[in-house]
Amino acid sequence: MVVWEMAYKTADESREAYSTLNGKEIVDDLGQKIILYLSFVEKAQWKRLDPPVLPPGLTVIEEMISFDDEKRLLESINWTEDTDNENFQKSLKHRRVKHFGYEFCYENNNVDRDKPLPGGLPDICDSILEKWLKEGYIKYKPDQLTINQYEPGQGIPPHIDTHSAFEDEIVSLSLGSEVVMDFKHPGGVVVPVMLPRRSLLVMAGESRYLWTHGITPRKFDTVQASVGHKSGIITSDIGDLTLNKRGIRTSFTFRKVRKMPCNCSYPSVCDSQRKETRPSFPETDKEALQLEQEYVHRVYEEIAGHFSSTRHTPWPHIVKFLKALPSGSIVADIGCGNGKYLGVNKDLYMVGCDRSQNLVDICRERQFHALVCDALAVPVRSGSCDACISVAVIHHFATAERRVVALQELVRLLRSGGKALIYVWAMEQEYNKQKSKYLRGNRIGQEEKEEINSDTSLRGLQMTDVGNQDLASSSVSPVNDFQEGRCNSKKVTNSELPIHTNRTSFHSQDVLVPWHLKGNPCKDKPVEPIGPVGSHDPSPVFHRYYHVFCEGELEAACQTLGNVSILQSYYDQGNWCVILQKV
Ligand SMILES: O=C(O)CCC(=O)C(=O)O
Ligand SMILES: [Fe+2]
Ligand SMILES: [Zn+2]
Repeated sequence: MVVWEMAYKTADESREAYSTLNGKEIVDDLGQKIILYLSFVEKAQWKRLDPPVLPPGLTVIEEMISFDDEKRLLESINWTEDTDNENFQKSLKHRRVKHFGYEFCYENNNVDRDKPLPGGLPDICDSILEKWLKEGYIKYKPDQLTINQYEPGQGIPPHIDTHSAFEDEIVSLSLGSEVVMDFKHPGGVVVPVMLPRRSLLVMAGESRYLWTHGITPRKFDTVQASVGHKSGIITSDIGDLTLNKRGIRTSFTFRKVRKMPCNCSYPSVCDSQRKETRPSFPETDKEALQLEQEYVHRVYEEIAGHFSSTRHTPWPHIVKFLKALPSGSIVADIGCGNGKYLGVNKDLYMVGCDRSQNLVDICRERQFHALVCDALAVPVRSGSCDACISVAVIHHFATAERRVVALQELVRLLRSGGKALIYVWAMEQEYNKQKSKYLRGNRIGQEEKEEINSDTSLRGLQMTDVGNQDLASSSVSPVNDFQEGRCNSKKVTNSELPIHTNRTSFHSQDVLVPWHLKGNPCKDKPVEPIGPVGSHDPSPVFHRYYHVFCEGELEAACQTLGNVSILQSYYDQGNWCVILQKV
C-alpha cells in the first residue's frame, strides 16, 4: 500500500474530492490499476522548512544554447553506428548511454586514464565548450563526455560521480526535454531541481562531492505551476504544483578526468581518501563473531529478497533424505533461508530457523513455521528432533571451534537414533575431473545462482558409505590437522580476507564471496558495499564470508563430537556432505 498526502484549500473541496475519489479505481501513468482510499486528518503536516536553497555549488543556467545548436547536437549522435573501439555505447536498463574521450566503466565506476578513446570529444562540442570557457561558465576544458538518453519512465539511480575519476566541476546540458533531478544530502535533505530544456547544470564543490544526484524513473514530474518559473528548486507549496509529462531527454555531461587522487574536504564519501575496510582473518572468538555479524548476518538481511528469488529448486539428495524420513517425524531446518525445504515432505513436522529476520518473514509468508535464532543457540529442547538438516550454513562460521559448536548444537537437538544431514561448500570445485555446476555456470552475471546443484541427475555425486561405525570410540584427528596439509590452500593468518572471483576455483579456504544485489534493495537503508562511493550501477556488491571445506574436514569436525556415527559422507556438486546419526 502506498500512502499519499493530499491537501485541499477548503473543507468543501476536500469533501468533494472524498466523494468522487474514495474507493474508486483509477489507472496510473504506468497503466497499473490502483484504488484510492481517502481519509481526513485534523492537521495536515506540511513540513515547511527554511526557505529551500540549492545545494551549495550548484547552478542552473537557462537558455545556455540556441534551439539550432540543440538540434545540431541531437542530430550529431549516432546511436546505431558500429562503435567498435571508437567510443562506448551501452543500453543500460534505465537509459541509453554513450561515452567519448574516456570510457566510463560501470563495473568499478571509474575511467581507465591510460586508455583514452580515439577521436576525443565530438568536434561539434569544441566551439560550444570554448564559448563556455571564455564566458566563465566553466573553469577548465572537459576531456570526457557521457551522453545519456532517457525515455519517459527512465532515470538514473542516485549517485555521486566517483571522486577519484573526475575533477571538481561537472556540467550537464539538458536537451530535448526538461526533467526534475533530485539532489540528496547525506543528512537526508532532498532538493528536487528543475533542469529546463537547453539549460546547463553546473555541479561544483559540495553539490558535486557530497550530494547525490539522480533522476527518479517515472513518466511525470511534479513541477511548479507558476508562470515564469523555469529552473531551480521545486518547492512543496501545494498551491503551486502541477504534473508535467516527461519527453525524451538527452543530456551531455562533460567532465575532466582526474590525474591525481582527490583531496576534497568530504573524506566520508571520497574513494581516494577511503581507508581499506576489508576484514581480516579472525584471531579471536570476538573477531569471528564480528566478522559473521558484518559479513554474514547483515548481508543476508540486506539481500534476503533477491537471495530468495534465486533459491527455488530443492537439491535432489536433500529431498531424498527428507522423503525417506518416517511420516510424522519432527525435523528442524537450521539455517532454513527462504524455506525451500520446509514444504518438501508434507508428512513431516518441519520447523525452520534462520538468523535473518527477512528470510524468516519470507518463510512465514509461505505459511511455514520458522523462527529467528542463532545456529549456535537454537531454542529447541535437547533430543526433541527426529532429524535435522543444515544446508549451506556451517561454512559461514569463522573459526574451527565455532563450526564444531554449530555441529554440536545440531546433534543436541536430535533424539538418539535421530539423523542430521549437513551440506557445506567445498574448496574443491573440481572433483574426479569433473567441474562443479558452480564452475560450469559460465553465464555472465550468474554468480547469484544456486551455488549448489539443482540438477535432478546424479552426476557429480560421490558416495562413501562408512556404515554404522561408531566414531565416538575411534581415534580422531583434530580438525585443524585436516585444515592444513590435506588442502592445497594457504591459511590466511592475520591478513585481509581475499575476495573470491565468482565461478572460479577457490585459492583460499577463508574468503569473501561477492553478491551483486539486483532488484530493489531496501530503500531506506544505505548500502555500504566495498567499492567506490556512490554507484551508477544499480546493483551494489555485498560480500559474504565463507570458510570452504577441504576434503575430509567436515567428517573430521563431526568426529570430534563423540556422540555420533557418520552414516554417509559424499561430495555433491561442489559440496561436502555428511549424514550423521546420534548414538
Ligand atoms: O543526465 C544527467 O544530466 C546526469 C547524468 C549523470 O549524472 C551521469 O552520467 O553521471
Ligand atoms: Fe552523475
Ligand atoms: Zn574526494
